[in-house]
Amino acid sequence: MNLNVNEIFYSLQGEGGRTGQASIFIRLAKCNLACSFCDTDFERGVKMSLEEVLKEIEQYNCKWIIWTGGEPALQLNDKIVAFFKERGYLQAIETNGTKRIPSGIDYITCSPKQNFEIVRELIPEVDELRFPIQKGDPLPDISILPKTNRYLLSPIFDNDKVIQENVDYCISLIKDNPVWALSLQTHKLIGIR
Ligand SMILES: C[S@@+](CC[C@H](N)C(=O)[O-])C[C@H]1O[C@@H](n2cnc3c(N)ncnc32)[C@H](O)[C@@H]1O
Ligand SMILES: Nc1nc2[nH]cc(C(=O)O)c2c(=O)[nH]1
Ligand code: SF4
Ligand SMILES: [Mg+2]
Repeated sequence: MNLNVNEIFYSLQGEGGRTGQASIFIRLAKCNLACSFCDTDFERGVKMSLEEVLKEIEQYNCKWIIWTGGEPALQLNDKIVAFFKERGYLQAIETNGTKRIPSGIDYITCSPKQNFEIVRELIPEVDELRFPIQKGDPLPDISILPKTNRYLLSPIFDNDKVIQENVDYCISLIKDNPVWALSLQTHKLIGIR
């Protein structure tokens, strides 16, 4: 079994409920969406076997993987997740919610971009919902979203800096709708990957 891998790096989770936790990022190539604000170059990839990925990540003193991309759910399946689980890894995923999530994932971040009703059919429950928001965007309707205990708004940032009007807008939405909380791309604030 092969994966089309864009990059592998070791950093701290910068966003959401696991912010600050050391994690091995495995960024899979390609996406089925083309969000205008996307901060990631995910097109290029190299084919790697699961054993090659394992060898690369074993150098890090960490048992948490974050599958991201691009859209990782385009490539992941139950067998791939089981392969890393059997070797002691805990696995998180960052997904746009348009594809089914394989079983065995330990922490699901779903960040829907469109077709919210379809997302709930595919993925009924997640650990967090995290919406990228820019000034003027409507607040998502939670009644049509997957169930979660963590509703997060993430102000859209530039590649390496804060867009203050997006932050201010998210804060005002949250003050009016306190089921939501703020998630920041903290890695950009502190200049790490
Ligand atoms: C690059 S995406 C990859 C995973 C998956 N395709 C997704 O969209 O969830 C990872 C996260 O980064 C967020 N993101 C991408 N560009 C952003 C930006 N400019 N500002 C804030 N969040 C952004 C996405 O919304 C998503 O939550
Ligand atoms: N530090 C850090 N945290 C992240 N959380 C999600 C990321 C992503 O690009 O999916 C990301 C990233 O690129 N860097
Ligand atoms: S779904 Fe994720 S990776 Fe794909 S373009 Fe949108 S933010 Fe970028
Ligand atoms: Mg990123």
